[in-house]
Amino acid sequence: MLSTARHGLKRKTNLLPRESLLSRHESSSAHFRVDVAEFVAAAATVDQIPALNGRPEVIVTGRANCGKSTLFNAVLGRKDLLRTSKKAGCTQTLNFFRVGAHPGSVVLVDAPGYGARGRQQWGDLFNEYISTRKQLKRIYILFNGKHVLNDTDIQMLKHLSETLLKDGAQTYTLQSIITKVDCIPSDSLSQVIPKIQKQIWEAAPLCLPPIITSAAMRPMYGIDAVRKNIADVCGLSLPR
Ligand SMILES: Nc1nc2c(ncn2[C@@H]2O[C@H](COP(=O)(O)OP(=O)(O)OP(=O)(O)O)[C@@H](O)[C@H]2O)c(=O)[nH]1
Ligand SMILES: [Mg+2]
Repeated sequence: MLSTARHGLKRKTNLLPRESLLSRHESSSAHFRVDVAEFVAAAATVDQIPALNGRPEVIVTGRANCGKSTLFNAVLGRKDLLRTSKKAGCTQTLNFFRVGAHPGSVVLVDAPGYGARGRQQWGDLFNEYISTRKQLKRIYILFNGKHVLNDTDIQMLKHLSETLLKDGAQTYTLQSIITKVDCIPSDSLSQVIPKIQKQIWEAAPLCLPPIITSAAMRPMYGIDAVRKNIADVCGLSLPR
């Protein structure tokens, strides 16, 4: 897996001139075609982060087990392109998935979770990635709808807000997502959702208001909205 990350780095030096010369207009008229998606690289350390030709990227974060990898599988209409597990701590590296035919239109980046099952080096890697990645368009911060936000969530929101505002030169925005809404009893939805929204707003006023999702409901709930959100922030349209 890690050698694939090195190949990703190599690819930059082999960049075709046309790819490097794609104008903003050309890329903004492209489609977000989720039917073609593949794993490209995993990075356990900063030097393993692949260059990937500067295609727009989005990354997920959230407490371990909140449904990050499942959400990206759902966005891509796949069951197991990304590894998921009932046990927290499943994703342990930054995993890069190219979407669209080569060279791809967007890269989805799955990330390890934070909190009790997180590790310091995962946090360091994530922080380094978000503070240096020029093509990063949006960070999706996920909250499991079964629980209100805890101190770690609040700290993370504050930390991301500060990073966002640090020097006014960030390329990305911050979007919240509430997952697993199928697990909230229907008679308490009207209290739970506004409570989480309020917590997000208080900790990070610039965080975009939550998209509400369930990957377990049939049909899935809110996944189209996430797909459209990714397409919009990456300047792509969805194929009809
Ligand atoms: N009921 C329900 N379960 C979900 C939903 N989304 C994910 N899950 C389940 O939650 C568990 C964790 O999902 P993952 O996608 O592996 O979570 P993660 O955030 O990537 O976890 P880590 O990689 O360990 O940080 C799995 O058993 C999923 O099937 C959802 O919307 N509803
Ligand atoms: Mg995961």
